[in-house]
Amino acid sequence: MDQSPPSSTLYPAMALMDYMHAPTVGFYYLGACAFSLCILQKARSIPDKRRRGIVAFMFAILLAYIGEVLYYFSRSIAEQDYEPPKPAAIRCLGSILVWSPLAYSLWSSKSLRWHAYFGAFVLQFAFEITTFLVSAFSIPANDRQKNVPFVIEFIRAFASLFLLLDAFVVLVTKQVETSTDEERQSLLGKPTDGSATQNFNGTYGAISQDTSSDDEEAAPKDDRDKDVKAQQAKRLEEEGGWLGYLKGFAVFLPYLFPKDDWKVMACLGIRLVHMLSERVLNLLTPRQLGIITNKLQHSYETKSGVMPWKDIGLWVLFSYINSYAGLGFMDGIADLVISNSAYRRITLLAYKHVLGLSMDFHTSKDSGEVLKAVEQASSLNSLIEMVLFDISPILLDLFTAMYYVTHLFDAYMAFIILFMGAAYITIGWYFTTLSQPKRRDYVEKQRTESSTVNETVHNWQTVAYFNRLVFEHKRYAENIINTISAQYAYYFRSAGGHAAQDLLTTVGFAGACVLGMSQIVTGQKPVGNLVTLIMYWHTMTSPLYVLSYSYRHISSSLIDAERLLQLLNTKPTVADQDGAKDLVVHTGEVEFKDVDFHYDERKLIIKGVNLKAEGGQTIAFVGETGGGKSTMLKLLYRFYDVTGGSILIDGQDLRSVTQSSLRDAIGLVPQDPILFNQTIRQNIRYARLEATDADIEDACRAAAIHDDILGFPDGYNAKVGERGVRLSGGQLQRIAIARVLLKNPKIVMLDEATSAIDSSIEALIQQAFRKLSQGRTTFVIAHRLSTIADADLILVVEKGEIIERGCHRELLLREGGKYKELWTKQTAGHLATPASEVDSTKGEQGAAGEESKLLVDLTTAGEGEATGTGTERRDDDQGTVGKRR
Ligand SMILES: Nc1ncnc2c1ncn2[C@@H]1O[C@H](COP(=O)(O)OP(=O)(O)OP(=O)(O)O)[C@@H](O)[C@H]1O
Repeated sequence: MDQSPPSSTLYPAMALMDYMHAPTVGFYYLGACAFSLCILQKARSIPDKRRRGIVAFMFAILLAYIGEVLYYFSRSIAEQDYEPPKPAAIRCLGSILVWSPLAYSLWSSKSLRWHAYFGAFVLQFAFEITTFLVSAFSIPANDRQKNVPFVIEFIRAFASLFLLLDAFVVLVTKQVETSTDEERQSLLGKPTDGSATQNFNGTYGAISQDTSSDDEEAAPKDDRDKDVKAQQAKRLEEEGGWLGYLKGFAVFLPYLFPKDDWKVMACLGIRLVHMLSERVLNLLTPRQLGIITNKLQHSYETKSGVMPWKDIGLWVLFSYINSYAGLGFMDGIADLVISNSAYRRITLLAYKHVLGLSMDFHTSKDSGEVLKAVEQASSLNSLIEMVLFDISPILLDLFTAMYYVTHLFDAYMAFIILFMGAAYITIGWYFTTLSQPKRRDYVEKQRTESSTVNETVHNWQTVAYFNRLVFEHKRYAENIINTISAQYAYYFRSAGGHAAQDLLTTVGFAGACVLGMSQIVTGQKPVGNLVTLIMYWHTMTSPLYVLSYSYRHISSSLIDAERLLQLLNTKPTVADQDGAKDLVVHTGEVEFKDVDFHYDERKLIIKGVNLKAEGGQTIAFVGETGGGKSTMLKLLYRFYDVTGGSILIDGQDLRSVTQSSLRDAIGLVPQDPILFNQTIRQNIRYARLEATDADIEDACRAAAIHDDILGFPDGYNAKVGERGVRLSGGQLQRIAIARVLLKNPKIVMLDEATSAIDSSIEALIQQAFRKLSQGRTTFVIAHRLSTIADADLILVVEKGEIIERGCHRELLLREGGKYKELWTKQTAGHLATPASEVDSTKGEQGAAGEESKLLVDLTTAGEGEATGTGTERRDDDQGTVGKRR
């Protein structure tokens, strides 16, 4: 008696339904999960009791499929001429493949996207009940109980019904609690620090464990990525899901694929053509070899001696086109052109953007983060390339392979490949998750090891002072051992994964070949089909590796892209207004009108400052540290915009002129000048790129640095070291002064410009300044009051306010005044000159001309004490080694 399920034998349409059963349920579930992930549908938790019930029904269904497969298998062994009904067998095998992970995930996950399960249960019930009813109607009533597959179908149909009812109850029951969405985490990993979860109840994008790229800095990278991940999670939440989130990256598309750049577009076309042709040729080349084999076989059998030249020619042609010597070469070049173009455009975009951002950004951001964002701007390109040219073709390949091997042999072969693919990816995912903590530990240990070396080599003197050589040696040896142990731990897990994957492919290959051979020996298929399969095998299986690890690369690239997006979304707080005009400087008159300013709105730093500097005047700011003097200069330079009032230069509000013209008009000698690691000449020329060597030397003479420079072995071509580390503090400052002299601006700002300069050198510099300030509006910040005694206006700044103003003489006459107090402090014990005498001295100086007007150096005995600031430096001006650092 034939006990095959009548549904498939009687109705060809039912055979098709059998084949479609498992793929429909499986793909529906995957699609529904992907969809709800994209729209960030909330996962929900299911009460344990109900979950157990549902899992029990799922196991019943699974067992029923396994039972049916075993039945067919045992019968085909027991009865020689029995052949199991292929559609039914495939339906059972496919369903086992689908229901096993489904049941496992339901069992192991605390919270689920129930719609995806419910839909799968509906489909399952629909298929099962149809199969069962068709069988019931087609099998005579008396035979039904003896027909094993029918009985199993009956059990499955009922289990599916109960499963559906149970699932429906869950669906309509009020949600018990919204919990963390594990599946949502799994794409990007589980949170390790809770940084992303702090702000958001969901954990979207709380990437950590699976996001690390293969670079060896995974652990520190994780730390650095924390903020970016939190931002990513926030944006995901705001955008309502992955679709919206990914749309945010669309702003980069014109940079990655610029429509106006025909070269890039042509290269993109080449890549797409290559991608499609590769898909076709991946199939045609092994197929052609199969055809040749069949023809050779025929020639051998008939002893015809005919060579299939045409087919051989085609095979060679296909192989050539598909090789790197053919389309691959062009694809490689096109890839390079696209990547380089994207790299150039996006990196420049990020670089320009960063340099255009305001000071508040640069003072608040970790520079390492910013540099990373600029450097890794190209990761966006690799992300798109990976999705477009690696992953999408693989999926296409897998579908084609399924169809083609079914055509070559039968659906069993397709099942073997599908099973192998699914198992391969699962193993890859499982072992990656397993080895990730070990990998992080290994990287962490490596980092400790190398930082130990750095630390001790840099602090060699400390090690020597305390005679800790043996101690350090032992510490380093321990670190090495720790690194090696961590490496073993990581290696065993990850190698275990590779071994399991290789075992799977080997067994899968052997199984597929045996199945193929069995059909050849029975004459069902020609030998050529097996040759095609063997040749095709590599094409089918090699992308599996890419697929099983690609999610890590994707999430890591997404983090880099997110970092870049955040950077580019940061707008400069100081920006040119629409239609801003260039600043036109006539006399250089500067006016502060009721200026207020705060860095943080909780604390006002500058409070209602009013001041007016006529063109050509010298204005000095003095006062205690932290009073707001430098801030005022920053406001004048428009590093920040005032938060109240206005600043005018020759009647033009700074906010209405372009920043570029403003910065051209102002020269600044900062407190702590920083140079590029280039030659002295290049550093000075930076102030005026078209300056001649003679101009540079003149400026250096005026800044009293020319002779020092000539004293260096390489003179003006001497390299200054990173940030000017090879120069002494005094030399550095004089070079900064030379730069401003070379720039020759209308307005000059000197922030503690002479603080690091020896008194003898200072005399020369003061002269240079006097020259510079002639006809220019000059703002000076000084703690050494002697240096600004002849300023036209001295402003005493305290807690953001101007508490005193006037010239040196007027301020000294003010009894109980702050300026007088400061002056007395600075002069105490060194020059017991009463104010009146100082005045008379000044008067004499005035009579004697300008010669030493600014040179009343009263600070010879202890700067810190004199100013009370402790900020000034007294470097040996002749030194050439970086004493400042
Ligand atoms: N970027 C910033 N963000 C927040 N606060 C800042 C910033 N820069 C300066 N401040 C604060 O503003 C106040 C004024 O600082 P500022 O540098 O203008 O003082 P100063 O009078 O020039 O001091 P010094 O004489 O020591 O250079 C200080 O309290 C300082 O802490």
